[in-house]
Amino acid sequence: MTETRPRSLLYLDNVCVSFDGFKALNSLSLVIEPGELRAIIGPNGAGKTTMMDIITGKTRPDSGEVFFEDSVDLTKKDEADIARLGIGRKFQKPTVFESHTVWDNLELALNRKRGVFSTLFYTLTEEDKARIEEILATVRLGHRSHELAGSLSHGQKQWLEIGMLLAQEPKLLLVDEPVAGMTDAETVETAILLKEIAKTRSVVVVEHDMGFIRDLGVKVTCLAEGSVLAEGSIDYVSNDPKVIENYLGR
Ligand SMILES: Nc1ncnc2c1ncn2[C@@H]1O[C@H](COP(=O)(O)OP(=O)(O)OP(=O)(O)O)[C@@H](O)[C@H]1O
Repeated sequence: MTETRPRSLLYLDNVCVSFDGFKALNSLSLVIEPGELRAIIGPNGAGKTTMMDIITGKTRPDSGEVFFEDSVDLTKKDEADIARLGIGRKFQKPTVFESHTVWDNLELALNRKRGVFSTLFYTLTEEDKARIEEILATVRLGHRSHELAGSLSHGQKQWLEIGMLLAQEPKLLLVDEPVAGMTDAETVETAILLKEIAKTRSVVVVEHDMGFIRDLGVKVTCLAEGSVLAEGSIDYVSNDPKVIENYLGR
């Protein structure tokens, strides 16, 4: 660790990635504090997904630093290592096991931590059951726990998948466009839910829905052309002429 690097959960400095000469990330720098909930906005092609891919080890940067918990160099780890370190990622489309119950989806996710062999012979402890109940309450699915995941609404499937990630106890949760396709009520509830989750871990959420971003009430980073255009409160960022020109005014 260098003397100059601040204490952080996630630290990106001067990250560059090019695809066939096109700079998807262009000197991107970003710091996420332990326990922080951060919203990321920006136009299509700004580099938001590529940033998530760099953090999770799916894409390697051409240059720049990516550190987790100050000292772990994520550019030297593969995707499985990074997941084990405690970085969970929720993709835009929900991927729950539709023909299993909500409870079983969470049980499978809890067991995934234990590996295949122990999963085969594992029976849930009282502690595991309490953890599943706790997650069910967090993701607003306590009343649906014995129903098939396939019978849930789109929004509830998104919540279930967030619950499945929580079962793995991530220190950092990356969430890509969670409210796309949700009803207005589900969108409002998702902001509350993510704020609750961020009490016990850091969350980075990418979204285009500005009403939802406003509801979150947290620090916002606007990306454009692969780097940070503006960062601060939603009022600060949404009044920035560069953000209006590149994103909000489009
Ligand atoms: N594997 C790849 N090969 C070639 N180009 C890529 C690849 N991945 C991303 N890009 C390009 O890099 C740029 C940044 O894409 P990225 O998906 O990170 O943007 P984004 O901010 O997530 O956009 P959106 O809001 O549309 O999801 C885009 O122009 C995209 O076409």
